[in-house]
Amino acid sequence: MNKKTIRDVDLKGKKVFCRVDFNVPMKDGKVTDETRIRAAIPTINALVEQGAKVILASHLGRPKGTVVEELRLTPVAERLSELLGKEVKKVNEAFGPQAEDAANSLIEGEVLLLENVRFYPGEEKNDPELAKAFAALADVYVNDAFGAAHRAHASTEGIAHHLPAVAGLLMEKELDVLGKALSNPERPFTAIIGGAKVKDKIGVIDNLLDKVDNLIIGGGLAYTFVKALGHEVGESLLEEDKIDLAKSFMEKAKANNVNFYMPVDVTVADDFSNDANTKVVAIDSIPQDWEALDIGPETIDTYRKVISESKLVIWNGPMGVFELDAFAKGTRGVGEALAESTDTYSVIGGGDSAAAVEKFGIADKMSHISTGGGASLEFMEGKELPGLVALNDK
Ligand SMILES: Nc1ncnc2c1ncn2[C@@H]1O[C@H](COP(=O)(O)OP(=O)(O)O)[C@@H](O)[C@H]1O
Ligand SMILES: O=C(OP(=O)(O)O)[C@H](O)COP(=O)(O)O
Repeated sequence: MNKKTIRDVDLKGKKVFCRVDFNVPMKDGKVTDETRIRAAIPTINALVEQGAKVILASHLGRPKGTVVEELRLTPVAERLSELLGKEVKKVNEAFGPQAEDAANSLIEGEVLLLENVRFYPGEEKNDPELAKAFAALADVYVNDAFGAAHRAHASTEGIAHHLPAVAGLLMEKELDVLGKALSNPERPFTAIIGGAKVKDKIGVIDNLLDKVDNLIIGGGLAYTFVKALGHEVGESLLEEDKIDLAKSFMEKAKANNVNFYMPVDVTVADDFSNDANTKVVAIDSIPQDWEALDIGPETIDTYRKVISESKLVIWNGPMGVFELDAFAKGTRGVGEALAESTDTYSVIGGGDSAAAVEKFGIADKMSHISTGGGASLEFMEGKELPGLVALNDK
């Protein structure tokens, strides 16, 4: 990496605005997967050891520029404090008088967590005034939020223009591992794309079709493709305006000799809950008023076989609503196939995919669990990550 890191600057006694990605799954005010918090700890510890005054900032969810009580970072501060074994102070704003007081009263080695930066409309707009306000809190900017590096926001990009700006250790490690896996990929090279962020992810498929041997589609993303094939999808997740794009990808796959795998059967439910009535149906028989929430057993078998024969697999996005046990089989099946294929280098991307392998107890069997879903995909596509580009060159 040609960017400066925290090893290249003297941080003793400096106030450091460190952008992390603490966008973690939460339920009833508790963090349900702490992968991203743990991943930031080496950088936080390194800053503490260097005698920096550590000011952490993150987004959580998509509050769209207003305060959403359930998306405050207070539970994250509590969990981080337990993991670090030291106090983590917390303020209820991300800039302004309260945040300044808290930042100015830090002593060397102390850690402060600011409030959710997405409570402010200027964050996602990359408003220069907000970027300046963040910068006013600190002497140095560190970006360790690999998972948000594909976003050009005030706390990931704008701020870097106002302070000395360097990468954290997680950012460095992610780029190193992903870069090595992709520079000369071992083949067969398989990409598995699922999850629910259809709009975000469908575009990357285009580029992946130039690189991979096999492309496997699952999760909520699949039903736009199912519709593109002319089948009804009932109440399943669907992006109407991406149907033509999905069609063009299937044609491109053919032209590029990429094996394109879609579900042949699915588990459908009459309600989005564990207690719903469910049944397995063929992909061309999703009943009206039912929604497909997982891939079916025949599909799982095929996907497992493709995985076991691959040398490099990148996996982004669960195959179904794995948070509900009734719809976790597909995601578990894919995860287990990767865990069993010891010859396969597996790169897992995305908060929810990471949470899934953690939930199934197979996280330690994966070659690399990336903290970024969209970010790792964009990096692997060869796109520039704004949060990285803005940092100081070596
Ligand atoms: N068939 C489906 N219908 C609705 N939601 C789904 C479906 N399959 C997966 N999901 C949801 O997708 C979410 C994860 O999507 P996404 O954020 O794109 O993945 P990641 O965080 O791994 O990048 C999970 O919460 C999961 O419940
Ligand atoms: O969870 C994230 O992305 P991911 O789901 O693609 O891994 C990052 O925290 C970025 O969040 P965003 O997609 O709301 O900008």
